[in-house]
Amino acid sequence: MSLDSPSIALVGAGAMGGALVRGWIEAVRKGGGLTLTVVEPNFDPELERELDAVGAVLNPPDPGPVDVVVLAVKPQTFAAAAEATRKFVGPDTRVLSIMAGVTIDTLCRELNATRVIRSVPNTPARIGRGVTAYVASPACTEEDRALIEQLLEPLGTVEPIAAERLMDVVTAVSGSGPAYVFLLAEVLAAAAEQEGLDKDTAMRLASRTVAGAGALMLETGETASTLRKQVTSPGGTTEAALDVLASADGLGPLLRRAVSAAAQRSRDLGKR
Ligand SMILES: NC(=O)C1=CN([C@@H]2O[C@H](COP(=O)(O)OP(=O)(O)OC[C@H]3O[C@@H](n4cnc5c(N)ncnc54)[C@H](OP(=O)(O)O)[C@@H]3O)[C@@H](O)[C@H]2O)C=CC1
Ligand SMILES: O=C(O)[C@@H]1CCC=N1
Repeated sequence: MSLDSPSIALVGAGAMGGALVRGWIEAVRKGGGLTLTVVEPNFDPELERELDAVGAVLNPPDPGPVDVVVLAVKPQTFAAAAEATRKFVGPDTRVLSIMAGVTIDTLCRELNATRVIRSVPNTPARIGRGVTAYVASPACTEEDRALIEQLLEPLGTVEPIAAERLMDVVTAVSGSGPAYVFLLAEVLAAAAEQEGLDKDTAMRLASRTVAGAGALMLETGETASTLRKQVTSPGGTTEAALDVLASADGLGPLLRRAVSAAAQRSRDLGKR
């Protein structure tokens, strides 16, 4: 998808803000344009070069109110960043936040905005394989939603969420989720080492297994449950392992506690 030449002010261009810019660059390559103001102490010079190469306008003088303000600083930094952000917000500006926990009410109040979208991307966005969930304030129009989806689609799939109260669990599942999967690869490798494999082979086998299983799920469209059953021969090795993982104190209760802790943290971040 191309970009309909929006003017954007991006506040914070670290890991996720940088992924957004990379996605917009790819979109502009397909057509349209982009006028981008970046507020970020260490903006990646490679991104500057790529923006220039696709003909995007970077940091125009006196950008004034823009079509979309994107907030991609840490939630703890938002109070400090809000001050410098207000000058980009006018009556027609949409505010798109990717900050964990920060509520639509807070964004409206701090930025004097009404058309606000709160979203949760995840790091596979870096390769266009992420999932971004979002919820829009009541003042947002269908056109606002379409514009925001256009800005999020280069990151991967986009999921509208029915109610803002669900954004904390969304953050705990898809926002933080990649870290749980990477931890799975790490602990699987550590277990393999304990059973006698050398460190490098253990890590290669574990990470290729996690990556291959994820790709299989994505590319076949089959459910996790179906794919799991295909691995599990009756009376075989997988069943022996799954008996441990699915036990009363196994992976299920552990992940429930983990997701609950992350969702609570998201709610707490929203109270700052
Ligand atoms: N990483 C993830 O997996 C996900 C992150 N998020 C949310 O995305 C947001 C960004 O996270 P992430 O990209 O990982 O964080 P990063 O720390 O990588 O990026 C934040 C960037 O903002 C810069 N910054 C700090 N203060 C200001 C300021 N006052 N004005 C402008 N820029 C500033 C930081 O610079 P410096 O480093 O020099 O301080 C940094 O480059 C967070 O709110 C997080 O909750 C949401 C979903 C997933
Ligand atoms: O850990 C965090 O707070 C952010 C939000 C989701 C993923 N990373």
